[in-house]
Amino acid sequence: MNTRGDNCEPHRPAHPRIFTMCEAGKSDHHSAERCVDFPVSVVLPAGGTGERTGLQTPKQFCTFLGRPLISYTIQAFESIPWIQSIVVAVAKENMDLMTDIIQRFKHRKVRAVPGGSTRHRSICNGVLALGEEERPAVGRPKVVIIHDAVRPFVEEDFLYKIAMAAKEQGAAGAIRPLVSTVIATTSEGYLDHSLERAKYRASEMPQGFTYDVISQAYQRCSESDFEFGTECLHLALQYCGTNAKLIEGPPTLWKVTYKRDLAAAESIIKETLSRSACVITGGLAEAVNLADALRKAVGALDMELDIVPDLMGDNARCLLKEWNFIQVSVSHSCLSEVEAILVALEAENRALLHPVVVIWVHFSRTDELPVSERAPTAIMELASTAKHRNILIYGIQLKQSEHWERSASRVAEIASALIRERSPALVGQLLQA
Ligand SMILES: Nc1ccn([C@@H]2O[C@H](COP(=O)(O)OP(=O)(O)OP(=O)(O)O)[C@@H](O)[C@H]2O)c(=O)n1
Ligand SMILES: O=P(O)(O)OC[C@@H](O)[C@@H](O)[C@@H](O)CO
Repeated sequence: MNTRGDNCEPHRPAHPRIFTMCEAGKSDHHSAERCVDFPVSVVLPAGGTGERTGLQTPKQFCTFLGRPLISYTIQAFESIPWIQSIVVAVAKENMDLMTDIIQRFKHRKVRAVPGGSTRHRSICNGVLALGEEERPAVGRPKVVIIHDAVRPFVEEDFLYKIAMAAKEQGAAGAIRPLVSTVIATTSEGYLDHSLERAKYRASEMPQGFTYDVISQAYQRCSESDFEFGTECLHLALQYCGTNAKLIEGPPTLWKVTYKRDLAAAESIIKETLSRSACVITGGLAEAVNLADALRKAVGALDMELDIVPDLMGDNARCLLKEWNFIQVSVSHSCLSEVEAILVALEAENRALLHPVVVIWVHFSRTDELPVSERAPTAIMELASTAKHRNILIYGIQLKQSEHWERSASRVAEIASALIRERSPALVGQLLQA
């Protein structure tokens, strides 16, 4: 029996309660196409310092669009109905920060526990916390998914495969093809031999284990495992005789490790938020024509437009699925329609997890004056207050001309750039198409 490091206390008896989600009155634990009839919990090791990024802030707490990386990972798991609970293991000095993040972004099903001086010790603390679960609604899991907190792009389909394989085999893990060949070096720094790359795979996350296997593996493993090990699948094999099922995962499973990975992660998040937009026309003919022309133009920019006259009735669905809104106002320069969008977005608390973009396109007929002199000030004032609520307002002014398609194309280019970048620097600006 080893002496576990860093708060990894001896194993305690689990809750006797048996819990099968599908028998629990067909609750929301059924995803549309699958049923998981056993409790699944998650351990997110997040106790590292991220030295390889070269940054002072541990990478799991680096922010993207105003939100820490770990919040994106938590959200990916908490949005899955068949996951009953999430434990995040963080360094003691980050416990308050983690608690604030959970509260600020209204994360559910998740609690923070102290991590350890190594990844295995952090994971072990998380697994033990699952065994000591006191919340009445949460029983001891049948399956524990372990996933690095710095791998935010995890998909339900693959997690389902890992969870089901772990339940059947006792352990399962994600693998990916090797990009580089693995070589062994001599103590003098020369090539000793190289491995035949086709025979090897990179071990990634998520991994899944039955609670019994992973808790037993940590009870039996050595201090050297705790101190130097990096592979939970190895512990399951060595200490429980459980040979993990290996499942090739999607390329999105990569781990944020270096500074460049932070830039890559932010780019992926922005791209995900920029795939579509809702255009509100008010039903006016010129606005509808502009919207139709915009749809063609943004289509070429790989963005879809949903065109609606307003956000009432069935159209209110846009408030729950869109991150980008384009309000087309013809002639009048007042921002009342934009203000109405803000009220609707706030009623849905839509900007809690991601900044929402609202673009006011002011379209003036040829025989009219451009927007009133007050408009630039008005949009800046409105944008300044909205920004504090994570809503980014931008303006585009368009004067009707005979080159209709060209004007629409120009608006599309500007709107697409504003949506993709979500730049705080341009908030409140009235740009000229
Ligand atoms: N004592 C530790 C060390 C690492 N981790 C977590 O394990 C995951 C994968 O580890 P890694 O990418 O190595 O993170 P760091 O150890 O923080 O990175 P570095 O090695 O560059 O310091 C990360 O979510 C990290 O926070 C942990 O929970 N406890
Ligand atoms: O080794 P690091 O601490 O950088 O990251 C942990 C990885 O080793 C781990 O996530 C996978 O290899 C699967 O075990």
